[in-house]
Amino acid sequence: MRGLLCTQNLCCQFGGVMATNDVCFSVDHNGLTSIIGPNGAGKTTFINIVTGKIGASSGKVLFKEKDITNTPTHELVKQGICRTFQINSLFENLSVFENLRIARQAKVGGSFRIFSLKQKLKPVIKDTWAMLERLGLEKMADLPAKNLAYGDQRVLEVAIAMAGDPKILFLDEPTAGMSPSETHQIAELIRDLANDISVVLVEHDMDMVMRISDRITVLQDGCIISEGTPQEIRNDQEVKEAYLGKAA
Ligand SMILES: Nc1ncnc2c1ncn2[C@@H]1O[C@H](COP(=O)(O)OP(=O)(O)OP(=O)(O)O)[C@@H](O)[C@H]1O
Repeated sequence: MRGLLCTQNLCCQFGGVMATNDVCFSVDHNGLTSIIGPNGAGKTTFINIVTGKIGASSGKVLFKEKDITNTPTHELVKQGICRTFQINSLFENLSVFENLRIARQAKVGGSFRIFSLKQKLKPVIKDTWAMLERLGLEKMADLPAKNLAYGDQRVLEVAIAMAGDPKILFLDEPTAGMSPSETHQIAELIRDLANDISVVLVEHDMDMVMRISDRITVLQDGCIISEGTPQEIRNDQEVKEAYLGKAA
């Protein structure tokens, strides 16, 4: 299989549960691929394996045709594979700017030091402002992260993941707990990012998935049961049954 990133017969077993079962998946260099499926389908487990959080039981993950199976997360981030989590993971008492600046510095300067030579920080500061502007957070730059509205905190998390210059970005339920207007805002942002890089989205909000995805992969009981465009997935009988039961 080709593309930017792909998996070959990927499996992950927890005791008697095959959380990921023979999954062959691939994504291109840009565009938005959503992974959907009922609760417990194996979406988060799949992302956890591909981003190095947990090990695969068998099978392979290839990135730019190189085997990266079971590579630690920090190594994957260096190669351009980044992710966000279902729960907030910000430095709450630091400003929006500092949260993002530290993430950018880690990428550019290779260290998390808060105090550094001013000269060395110049390009980092420039990049930080550019990212804040792209994500619409510039007016909140001086606020402590904990004072942001929940939706803006999730946007900041996306910004932090973007600070690593990812080639591929995995987003795990970015709209969880958001209001409809916050959901709309982050959907636009995700769509915009997917014009430049490959974005893989795990999401329960079907309206959003159908509206912004280029491709959709459907998991059930750890297996891929369908793949296609939003239109194809909407009309797929097996997908309807997975969500609504055989009566559908
Ligand atoms: N660490 C673990 N130990 C044991 N079983 C696990 C573990 N993590 C996940 N599972 C099981 O693996 C299966 C897939 O779980 P996973 O969280 O990947 O599904 P999901 O599609 O992300 O679900 P949701 O939409 O509810 O977040 C489930 O049966 C779950 O109970």
